[in-house]
Amino acid sequence: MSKIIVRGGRPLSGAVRVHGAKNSVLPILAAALLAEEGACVIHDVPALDDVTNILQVLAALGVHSQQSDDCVRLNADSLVSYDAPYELVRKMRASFLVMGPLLARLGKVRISLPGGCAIGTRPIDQHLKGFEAMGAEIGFGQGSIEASVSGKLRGAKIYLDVASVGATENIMMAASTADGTTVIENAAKEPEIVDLANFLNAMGAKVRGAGTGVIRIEGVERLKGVVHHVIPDRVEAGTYMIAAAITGGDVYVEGAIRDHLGPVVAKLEEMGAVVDCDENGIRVRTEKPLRAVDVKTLPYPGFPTDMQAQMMALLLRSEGTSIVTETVFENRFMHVDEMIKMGAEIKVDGRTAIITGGLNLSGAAVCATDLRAGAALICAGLVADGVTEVSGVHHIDRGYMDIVGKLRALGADILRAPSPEELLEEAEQRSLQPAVLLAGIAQPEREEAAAVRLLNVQPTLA
Ligand SMILES: CC(=O)N[C@H]1[C@@H](OP(=O)(O)OP(=O)(O)OC[C@H]2O[C@@H](n3ccc(=O)[nH]c3=O)[C@H](O)[C@@H]2O)O[C@H](CO)[C@@H](O)[C@@H]1O
Ligand SMILES: C=C(OP(=O)(O)O)C(=O)O
Repeated sequence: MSKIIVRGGRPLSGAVRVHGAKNSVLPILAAALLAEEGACVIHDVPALDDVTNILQVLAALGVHSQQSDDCVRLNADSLVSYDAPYELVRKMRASFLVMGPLLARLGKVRISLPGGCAIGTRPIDQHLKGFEAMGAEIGFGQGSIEASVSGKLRGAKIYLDVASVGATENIMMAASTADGTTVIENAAKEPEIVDLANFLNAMGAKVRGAGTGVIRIEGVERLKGVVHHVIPDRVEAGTYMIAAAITGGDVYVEGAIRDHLGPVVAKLEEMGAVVDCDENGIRVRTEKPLRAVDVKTLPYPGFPTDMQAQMMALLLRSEGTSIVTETVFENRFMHVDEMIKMGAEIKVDGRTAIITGGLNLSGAAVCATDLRAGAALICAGLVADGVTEVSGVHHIDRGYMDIVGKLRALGADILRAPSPEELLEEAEQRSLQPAVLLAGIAQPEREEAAAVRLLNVQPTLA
């Protein structure tokens, strides 16, 4: 597996552009299944492993897609299957978002149960409760769910026990073409829900109240393909804001939307960072050491759980003791043990972590246990003494497009060392001996050296 190698100590400066939001584009691509006529053209689609994965799920269902740069064109005129293949769905929880559209479109769906993952058990009971209220019959067998409805789904009043992002999205999509009106109470309010509602409405749906706790969806006969631009990724933006603050740098995050990042901006300001927002982005810089603050994750508009690990990295370097409370997922402190390997002092008690700030971190070999843990370890590595090697990079590839290139452009000493397998594959494609490839490709000296160290091979000059 490849690794990200970072040598700490350089303040970041310059501008970085954020890509389209992973958590918007995934439900939006799933919603394209609802277009009975005309193509959906989605712009600002980031090149992420999760996107590739959901496109493969859609392809298995009969959706034709064409990708060029950050634009995807999808045609869902004639679906060929109601069966979302296990080997694709198991790779990514968000592929469960095809359930609502398939039920609405075909009246039938088979999909494997998305398992838990590193951050928690992540049940789907609220999704299923919604579909059942709308008339679906749901059965389980051999790790799969089969659901069907005779005739069309029917509008219903659905109260969510937890304001689940995925359940809100899945039900919204299912309800778009149901008979009658669906009301979702205690709906999630995330900006990505609003983006999905805007997409559905452009397709012809009648979704009102997205962004509030009550969403009303009046079912329409059919939806058509449209052009849509995905909103910028607030978690990617927040990650670069933290990277700027942790290195004592000065970074302009282009595309960051202040309204989507309220709690992150507020916490950075409370810590003493200078945050300037304008209509095109957010600039973060520090003029003095940062203060410790307490952070509690909550559904939107509270502090996002997807920023908790990165914020913890920043708190490690801030003066004083901080308390971080994770209320959204029951097991989202997997990064703590890795941070301790870097010299951090963190005590975890249930859903609370107590962080002793202001200590020096030292580079270490650490593992990204999940996507945001990976981003947090890179942030910590940017200020650690010496070299930090982050493995588990496939998690990071799910949600950050070219994080190494972007941080490097801001002045970080960071590189991605290919895995032996990647190197062999590349060598094979280019008919080269791996060692020759290592020596010959136009990479900065240190990248080559790191790869050599990682692979434990000595290049021979071509
Ligand atoms: C692709 C995507 O958009 N992922 C985001 C989405 O995940 P996802 O949509 O999976 O997260 P949810 O909002 O559904 O989960 C929030 C909480 O509700 C619980 N729950 C959820 C559904 C359910 O049926 N029953 C239930 O108990 C979960 O276990 C969790 O504790 O929102 C999370 C919370 O902001 C983010 O961390 C993820 O990045
Ligand atoms: C938890 C996350 O994503 P997902 O729901 O796709 O696992 C995340 O983006 O941090």
